[in-house]
Amino acid sequence: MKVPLQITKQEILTFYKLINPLTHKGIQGHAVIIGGSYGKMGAAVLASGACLKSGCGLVTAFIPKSGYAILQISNPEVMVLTDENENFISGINLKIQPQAIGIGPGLGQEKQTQQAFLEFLNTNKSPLVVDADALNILSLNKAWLSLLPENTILTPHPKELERLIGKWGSETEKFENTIAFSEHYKAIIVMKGAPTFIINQSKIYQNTTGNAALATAGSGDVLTGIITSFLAQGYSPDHAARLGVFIHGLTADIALPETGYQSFIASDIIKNLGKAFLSLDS
Ligand SMILES: NC(=O)C1=CN([C@@H]2O[C@H](COP(=O)(O)OP(=O)(O)OC[C@H]3O[C@@H](n4cnc5c(N)ncnc54)[C@H](OP(=O)(O)O)[C@@H]3O)[C@@H](O)[C@H]2O)[C@@H](O)CC1
Ligand SMILES: Nc1ncnc2c1ncn2[C@@H]1O[C@H](COP(=O)(O)OP(=O)(O)O)[C@@H](O)[C@H]1O
Ligand SMILES: [Mg+2]
Repeated sequence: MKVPLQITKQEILTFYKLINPLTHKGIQGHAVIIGGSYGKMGAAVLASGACLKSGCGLVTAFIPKSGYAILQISNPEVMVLTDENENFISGINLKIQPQAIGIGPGLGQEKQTQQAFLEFLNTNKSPLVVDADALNILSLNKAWLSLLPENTILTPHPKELERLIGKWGSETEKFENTIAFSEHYKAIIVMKGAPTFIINQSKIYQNTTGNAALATAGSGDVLTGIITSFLAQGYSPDHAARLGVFIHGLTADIALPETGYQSFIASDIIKNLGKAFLSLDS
């Protein structure tokens, strides 16, 4: 197996863009987060909040109706569109074509949600990040994988990866099978773990930031928001994935002396995004 390229600060700085003083929210990118279901609206709150705090200009959350007040109160800066259904997504009608879409956090796997996801895949034209239950729905309907646009970013944790590509007998086999999957679907796979690797066909990257504080509910939902934000800001999918995992892990490294491992929660990633960006600017 090829030696992975280490994702370091030095490497990130070769493509990280400083914000133009003359920018405005209309050119900083509009991202949409599609997710949430009854009892898991928090995933959409976390992903959409992280998305906005990673620099894009506008964020819209598309969620089931019962999440409306939750989202508007939790993240007043995030605009909201709601599904007709109260408790889960049953039909995705965005009426806008954003620069990037992140789908999956808290989505659930209801039959109607699966059908809605299929219709979305048949009509979507925006660059895509697919996570969590959207990955699980693809694992249940593997023929739909061919509907993913080229360079879609998938962000599975190990169990989600196993559901997608099947069981592996060794780490080497896991990488070989993920590389084959990436090449077949021309998809970028963020293999979340300790550490996280990114497979972009023949290219393999290894993240150098993050720690066990990230082993907490919602930290992957936050990563989806971060990567979707960078896509919406015009980073290539390869750069958006690399910058996303780097910044995501960096927040945990920055927060650790304050929070320790146990009391770090996914919201702390969002709280420390500012310090993470500033550490790149210095
Ligand atoms: N606040 C909210 O709204 C939240 C909403 N959330 C939403 O919930 C939905 C389900 O997502 P999920 O990841 O929680 O469940 P699932 O896909 O079943 O995987 C978990 C199972 O996989 C296994 N496993 C093995 N290794 C693993 C590893 N390294 N990292 C992780 N798992 C590993 C292990 O099972 P075991 O190996 O023990 O059988 C483990 O029990 C999804 O839409 C998500 O967005 C959550 O984000 C939480 C906060
Ligand atoms: N021990 C660890 N060290 C470093 N990063 C970790 C560790 N455990 C989990 N993570 C990171 O935390 C995130 C967990 O994602 P995920 O399981 O999807 O969380 P959730 O679905 O609850 O939001 C991933 O980015 C993963 O790389
Ligand atoms: Mg997850």
